[in-house]
Amino acid sequence: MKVQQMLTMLLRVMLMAPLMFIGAVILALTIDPVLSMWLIAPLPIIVGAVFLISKKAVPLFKSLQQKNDRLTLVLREGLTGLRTIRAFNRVDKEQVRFNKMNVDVSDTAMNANKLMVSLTPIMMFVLNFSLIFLIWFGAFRIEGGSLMVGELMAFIQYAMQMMFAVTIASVMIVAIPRAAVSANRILEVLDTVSEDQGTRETWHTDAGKGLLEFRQVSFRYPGAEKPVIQEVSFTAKPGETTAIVGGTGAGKTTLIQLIPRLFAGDSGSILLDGVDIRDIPHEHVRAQIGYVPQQSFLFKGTIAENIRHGYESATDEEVQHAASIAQATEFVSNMKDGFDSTLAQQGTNVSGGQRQRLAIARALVRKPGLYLFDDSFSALDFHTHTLLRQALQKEAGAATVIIATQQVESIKQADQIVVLSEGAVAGIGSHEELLKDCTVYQEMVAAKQAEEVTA
Ligand SMILES: Nc1ncnc2c1ncn2[C@@H]1O[C@H](COP(=O)(O)OP(=O)(O)OP(=O)(O)O)[C@@H](O)[C@H]1O
Repeated sequence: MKVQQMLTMLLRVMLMAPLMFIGAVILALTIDPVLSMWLIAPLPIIVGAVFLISKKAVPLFKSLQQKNDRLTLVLREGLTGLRTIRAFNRVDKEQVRFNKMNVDVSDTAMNANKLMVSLTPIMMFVLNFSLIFLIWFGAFRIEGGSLMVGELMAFIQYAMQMMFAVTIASVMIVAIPRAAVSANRILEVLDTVSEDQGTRETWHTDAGKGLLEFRQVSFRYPGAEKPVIQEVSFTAKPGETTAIVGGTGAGKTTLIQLIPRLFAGDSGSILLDGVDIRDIPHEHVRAQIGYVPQQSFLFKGTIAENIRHGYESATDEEVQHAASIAQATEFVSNMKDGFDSTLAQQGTNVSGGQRQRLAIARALVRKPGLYLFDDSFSALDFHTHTLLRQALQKEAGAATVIIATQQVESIKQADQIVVLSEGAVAGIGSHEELLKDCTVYQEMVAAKQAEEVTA
């Protein structure tokens, strides 16, 4: 917003102001060079005043912009975390925090604006004084016959134009740093989404079986000390289920997100049907993937619309079929308008498990070659989970299925299990193989059994 305002101003007045200033000076000099001195003489005073005041005001305006940003952040946190704040009885504390931020912003704004408004009386004072002198000396020259009344009037107009240009300059001096702070924020966002577009050269459209291969892939979040994915290699084959297991923070989500190129790996390569995904336009990579993220996100709209986010041209039958595999049919048909029932923003009018099932249906309706489930069954009860996994196995058919989870017991049947520990592969194999020779896996299974005994 600030950047946009600045650019509009820049194009409209910033170009016009210096031109008007130079034009006014040249025209004044051609009419009467001596009298022009009364126009030019007060300029250093005004420029000096603008310089001194803006030297103090610019840092204030910069910090005002940053404080405004922080205020928005606190406000957003307050709104999105409303229930948590209420549940933990932190309403008063959050109110105090918000008020403090507000007072801070208004104090800074007052100080900065006080400085800027002090500029106007200074400029008006100097301008009016130079006008008095202009008229005074002009009158003598008119009397002497070397200047005409019309020329003096033109002089006064030029003086006005010059002052206008200087005023614009002082406004710009404040607007630029404010816009610079906002522009930096935009650049930060643009920089973090640093995905390359794919070279398109080695990619061919008849690929698409879903064979996925990780070769020595490493990834570090920008600014993080150590990589969260370290030299990971494995192959997930079509028609098979590959499970990625690991404890909290092992890097499962990060690894999954590298596949649709939500992040770009630092080294190594990820190959889809033998082609490096960096060489495939990312929209084509994503077109082959049905991704169910850890946090199921639903949009405001009907249930059918939400499922169709996966594949816009899906027929009603396809939407219903996807919902039935995701074990969503029963609760959807219990809703007043069935598939046409409206979901609130972020799906707040359905339960966590129902949200998860709709997110799964959205991925299924794509009929992708590669399914990515990131902890996507966590909110489902045992019975629903079992039914869903059975239906899914049939539905996925020849596709590649990758399931990331902490729940070892839910992926025992997987064709292949990749055990992640602190971002590195601790073992690969079937449940039985890993039980024999992977200590991390043995510990995970033992911890789960201990949990069941105490439960
Ligand atoms: N956006 C991010 N920026 C910086 N570090 C991150 C970011 N997201 C995750 N991490 C770090 O990366 C590591 C791996 O996180 P990740 O979410 O991939 O783990 P996970 O195995 O999926 O964990 P969980 O099962 O708890 O979801 C963690 O140590 C986490 O702190």
